[in-house]
Amino acid sequence: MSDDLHNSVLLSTFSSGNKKYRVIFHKGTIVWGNGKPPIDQESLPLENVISVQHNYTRNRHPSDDAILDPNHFTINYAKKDEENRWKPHSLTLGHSDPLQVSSWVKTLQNHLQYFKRPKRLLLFVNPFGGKRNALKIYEKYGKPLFQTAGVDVTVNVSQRKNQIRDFVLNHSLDMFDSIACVGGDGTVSELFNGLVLRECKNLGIDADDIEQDLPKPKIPIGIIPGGSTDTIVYCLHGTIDPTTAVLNIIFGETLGLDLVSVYDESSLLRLYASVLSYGYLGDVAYHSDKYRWMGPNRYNYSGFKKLMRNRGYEGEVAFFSEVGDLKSSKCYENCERCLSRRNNCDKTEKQWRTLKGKFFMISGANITCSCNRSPQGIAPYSHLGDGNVHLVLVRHTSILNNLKLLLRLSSNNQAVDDLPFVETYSAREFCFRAINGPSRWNCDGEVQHQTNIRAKVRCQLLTIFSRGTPKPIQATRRCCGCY
Ligand SMILES: Nc1ncnc2c1ncn2[C@@H]1O[C@H](COP(=O)(O)OP(=O)(O)OP(=O)(O)O)[C@@H](O)[C@H]1O
Repeated sequence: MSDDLHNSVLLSTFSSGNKKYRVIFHKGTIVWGNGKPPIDQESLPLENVISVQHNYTRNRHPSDDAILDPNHFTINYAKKDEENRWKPHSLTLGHSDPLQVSSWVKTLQNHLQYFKRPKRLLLFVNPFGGKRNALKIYEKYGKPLFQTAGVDVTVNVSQRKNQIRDFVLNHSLDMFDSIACVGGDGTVSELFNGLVLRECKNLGIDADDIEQDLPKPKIPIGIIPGGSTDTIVYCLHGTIDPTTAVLNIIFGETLGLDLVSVYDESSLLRLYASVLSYGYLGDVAYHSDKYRWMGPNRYNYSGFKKLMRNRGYEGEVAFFSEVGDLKSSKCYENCERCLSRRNNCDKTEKQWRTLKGKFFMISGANITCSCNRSPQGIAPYSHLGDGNVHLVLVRHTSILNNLKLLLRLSSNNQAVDDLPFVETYSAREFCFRAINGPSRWNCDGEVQHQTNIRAKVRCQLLTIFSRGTPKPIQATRRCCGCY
């Protein structure tokens, strides 16, 4: 908090509807209440304020210019509800003295300017993903809030696959201070793949060389969920509520998200942010794409078919593993592990290991991969920005065990990693070679046909709008009501 913000003090009594409030602004927090017992007080940190605006009197005629109301102003702000979703609210305050009103508006607006928030946003919309309603999601949840926040939004609706990637790769982005998209994981993937390749092109870096450090895109990105699973958004905000996602962009707070670059023998195939998965999930991604008309249900249909088939995939996995406790902490808001890696990703001791066998599934999870269908995700202890993936190896076993795995994946409180046929390792780099019966890879939900790959984590390569995943709400009452 700046000294200015810390030392600034305002104190006035305002009317709001038929109530009177004593309102104080001190140490970056606005507090208002009736001042009489029973004291009913609300406290609002300035970082949760969307905007502060003068009110305008209602026009008598549509052609009249709006007239500023000198006696009223509105604070637009956001509050977290019981399920960790952010909701917009507003408080209109009135005073008979216009000087009081203008002094509050000016002071609060000045302080808001200290926050680094997006002002000129380029927003891509994928009208094809999820329930094909991404444009409606923007119109309903994004547009009004961005207007309230004073963010100037340029909307670009994608016309074909990879258009978003090609656009950011080839157009000037100088007019914008931030980029966002409305879509699922495939849309986000197009966006960050384009941005990283763009930096490589600008700096003359050979992206196909695995030994090269990849450059960090300078522009921060935001994600508004509009896909089928929206895993990346879920892991960032703990919800796929679009309003929460829009507010996370407006607040402008960012964190560093690891990306993983995937190579075949000669070139970079793509970068991913959520999971690269071989075997069962690779086959499901390939098969389900033919049933896109079913919407998100295509995953249930294809998943069930592939589960019953119970194929095993033979291969060899080698990984550069971090020595340490895999389950030491979960990644929540202000995660110390991720913050400590901001400037140094290569802190810990590592060693190469190789494993061979017949697997049902091999996954390199860059984030927990939790979503509405799988609240814990495949890797509950994975971090957004610690420079590691969690390599989850599921050995080939019976259909019954596969069902147990899927039940664990959809469970609220049980994870997959203590099943006897599941092994989890932390890896900075990994490679895979199929021994026979090759499958495909599922890379952030997109099918990748090359089987033999090498993948390397790029620590906090992406700057992303998010305050981090909030901690799950603890139950305050036991089931029998005895609390
Ligand atoms: N205009 C378009 N027409 C066809 N495909 C598009 C278009 N714009 C983007 N795409 C592609 O659509 C595919 C699906 O998009 P996306 O991944 O966002 O939705 P989804 O698969 O339903 O969601 P999720 O990945 O979260 O499950 C992606 O491969 C993306 O590259």
